Amino acid sequence: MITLKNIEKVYQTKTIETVALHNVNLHIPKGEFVSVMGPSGCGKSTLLNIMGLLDEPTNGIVEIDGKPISRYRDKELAHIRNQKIGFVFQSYHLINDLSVLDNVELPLLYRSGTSASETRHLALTALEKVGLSARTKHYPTQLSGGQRQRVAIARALIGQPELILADEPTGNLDSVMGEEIMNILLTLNRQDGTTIVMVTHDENMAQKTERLIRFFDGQQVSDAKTTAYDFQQV
Ligand SMILES: Nc1ncnc2c1ncn2[C@@H]1O[C@H](COP(=O)(O)OP(=O)(O)OP(=O)(O)O)[C@@H](O)[C@H]1O
Repeated sequence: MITLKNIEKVYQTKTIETVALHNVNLHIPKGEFVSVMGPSGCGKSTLLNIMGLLDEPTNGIVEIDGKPISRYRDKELAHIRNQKIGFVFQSYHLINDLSVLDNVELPLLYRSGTSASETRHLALTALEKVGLSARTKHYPTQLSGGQRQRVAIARALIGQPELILADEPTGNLDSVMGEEIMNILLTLNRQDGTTIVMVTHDENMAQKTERLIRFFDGQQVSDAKTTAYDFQQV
C-alpha cells in the first residue's frame, strides 16, 4: 500500500535545523493495522503527514501501490489524497456550526460527481458504522468526546478510504470511550480490510493492533508484530 524509502525530514528555520525523521524505511501492506509510538517530538506526526501526502520529505522516496509519488501527476496525487486516505485527529477538527450530518458530508462537497442524494446516503451509512445514526441533527458541542471522535471517523469514512491515518485518536478520551473508538477502528480493519496507521501514546491501544513500530529521535528503534491481535474478538 505505502512504502517509505530512506526518508529524511529536516525542518529549517532561520536559527535552527531540526532533523525530524532520519533514514526511515517502512512498508505498510494493504490491510495492516499498525501503531506508531515514541516520545514527544520523535517525529510521529511528521511521519503521518508524509504518509498522508500532506508534507514532502526532504530526501527519500514515498511509494503508493508500488509507484513513487514523484511519478504521479499533481492531479493524481490530489485524487489519491482525497479518495484513498482518511485522516482522524486527536482533537477531532469538527466544525461546530455544522450539524453532525453536514460535518460528515463535508469531504464529498469537494469531490465532483457525487450527487446530493448519494452524499446523504454515504454519510448516513458512515454514521451507522460508528453507531451515531441517532445523532445526525446534533451539533458537535452537544456530543461527548467519544461521540465527536466517532463523527470524525465517519467523516474520514465517507470517502471510502483504503488507508486511515489516525493521530492519537484516543488521546483526549477516557479509557471507556478510548476502547469504543479502538473497537470501531479494529472493526474497520478486520471487516472492511481498511489499512490503518495509528499514532498513540497508549501502550494498551498499541498492543491491540497488528504491528507496533517504535520511534526515538526520528528513527525507528523497533518494528514487531504484537501478540494480542490474533486472539482478540471485536
Ligand atoms: N513546522 C516545523 N518547523 C520546525 N520544526 C518542526 C516543525 N514541525 C515539527 N518540528 C520538529 O520536528 C520534530 C518532530 O515533530 P513531530 O510533531 O513530528 O513529533 P511527534 O512525535 O508527533 O510529537 P508529539 O508526540 O509531541 O505530537 C520536533 O522536534 C518538532 O519540534
